[in-house]
Amino acid sequence: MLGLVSTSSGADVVGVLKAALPIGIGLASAVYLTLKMTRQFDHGLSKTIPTVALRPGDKTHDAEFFEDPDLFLTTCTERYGPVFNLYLYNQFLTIISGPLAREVFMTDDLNFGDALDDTTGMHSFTTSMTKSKRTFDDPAIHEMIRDIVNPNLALFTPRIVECMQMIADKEFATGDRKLIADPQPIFQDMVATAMADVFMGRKIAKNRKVLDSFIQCMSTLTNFTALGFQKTIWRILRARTTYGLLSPLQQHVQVLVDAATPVVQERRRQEAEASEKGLEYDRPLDILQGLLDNFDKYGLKDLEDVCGHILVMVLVSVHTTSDSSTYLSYYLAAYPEYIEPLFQEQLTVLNQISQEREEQRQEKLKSGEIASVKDFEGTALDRQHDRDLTSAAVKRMVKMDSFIREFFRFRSQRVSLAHLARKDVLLSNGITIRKGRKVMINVQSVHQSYDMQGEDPTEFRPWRFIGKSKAATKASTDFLPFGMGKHACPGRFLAVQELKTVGVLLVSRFSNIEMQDPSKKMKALLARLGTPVPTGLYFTSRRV
Ligand code: HEM
Repeated sequence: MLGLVSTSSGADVVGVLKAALPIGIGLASAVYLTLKMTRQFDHGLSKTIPTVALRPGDKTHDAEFFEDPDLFLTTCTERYGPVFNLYLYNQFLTIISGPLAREVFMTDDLNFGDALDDTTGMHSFTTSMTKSKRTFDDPAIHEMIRDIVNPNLALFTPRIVECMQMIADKEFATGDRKLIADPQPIFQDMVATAMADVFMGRKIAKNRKVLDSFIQCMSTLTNFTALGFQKTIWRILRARTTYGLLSPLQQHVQVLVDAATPVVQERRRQEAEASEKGLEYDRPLDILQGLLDNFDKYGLKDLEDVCGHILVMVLVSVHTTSDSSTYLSYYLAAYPEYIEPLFQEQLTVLNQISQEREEQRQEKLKSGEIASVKDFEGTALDRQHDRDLTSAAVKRMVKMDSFIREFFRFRSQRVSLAHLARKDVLLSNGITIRKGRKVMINVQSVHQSYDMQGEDPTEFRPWRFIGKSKAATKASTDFLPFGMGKHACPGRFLAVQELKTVGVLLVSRFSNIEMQDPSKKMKALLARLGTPVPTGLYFTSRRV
């Protein structure tokens, strides 16, 4: 690595790049890299942060890291302590490990969105969708999810279940053992359909153009993020030009506006009519309505801006949740011995709930509050709904919750959750992270720590969290898939609810799921959306 570093410094990187363009892309990149690295050495690194020595012959740490990430990170931490520098993913990074990682999330001066933008140009992507030019991590978007989505989750759940069930019935329709070479599109469809319903309401969600727009936007985002953490100047320039200047996502915003306009007009008409009659308007339950009702509070400009915000939320939710849903099915395939216990738990919970509801009905009949069994029809205690997959039922499925938390813990990328320093930040161990420096979390040191995770931290043990008050949604120092602190993912409650629904549907529908090519097991377990699915899955129906 040091061999690449020239002694000159302070030159204007962009200027040099422009001059180098005619010479050729390869040379320009080399010049850029050299200058960038030099600048980092001169200005970015605190003297007290050790830089990990390169393996002889290597120019960056990538090869050594990717050969065996766990071994590499453990060795670095043992040799250099919890904070060290690496040259990884085409950039200098400060890696922060163990309990110290918490401090990264607890200050606003280290920012997740800025780091993502620095690597990918993400802000151009999301700001191109809203008139208010908001980034996905704008406080207003966080508040919309916190205040409109999360409190209504229990009410959204039956709709999520219904949408997902509908797609599963269609796509998984099989009487025997069926190979699905690439299950990703099915899970994307399941998640996109459920999200469309929650965000835009049933009527608009049924509009095929809207759903297609969601799916197309998501695949654009998948391509956009396909390079992962790899930083290249071209990637950022392309993002800034494509999304900053050309705004190709605007056509999808327009699809939403066209679909929403008549629905919003009709809602307004009904509201006015109810008001004239002195009646309370029965507000539709969806995010569209929530945003219309709080238009000024969130500083929204018009219906186009509302739809733009919805598209931003849909994008961050559908991409992440369908990725996790897809790989949840791979975990069930990799550990099929857990399918039956998860199914049995589901049956036990639904049996218990049915019994409790029956007891409540009997009490009401006994007390005379309800005259006959028939009178329960259409009420909350209607027998027809005894075995519904409600949010209360899913909450009782502690094995499913633990399985999902363990899946997140096990699957997490070993180095992740980049944050960019907006100011100098002093960590409690006396190390200063200089303004402009990018830090990443050594997630392995947290998710595979014996002290934080208990026994066999490198093993997949799905019942690890049962009885430990560690729900899959609980973002904390020992569980980082959703970040933590003030900026912890506000959509994690919705995401986990959907994931549990996917898990419940899979284990109730299939007695077995197997990998088509078992030799690809580990690759499949650590794969990410945007990378090709390494092997298909066999689904064996319970009806056989
Ligand atoms: C499996 C699914 C998901 C994963 C793994 C995930 C992960 C994350 C992570 C790691 C962060 C950064 C947290 C930090 O800075 O500390 C984040 C932020 C965010 N997520 Fe998620 N997320 C998921 C689903 C969702 C969903 C469903 C929504 C919307 C309904 C959403 C909306 C957001 C927003 C708005 C932020 C920015 C929060 C802020 O900066 O204040 N996410 N997410």
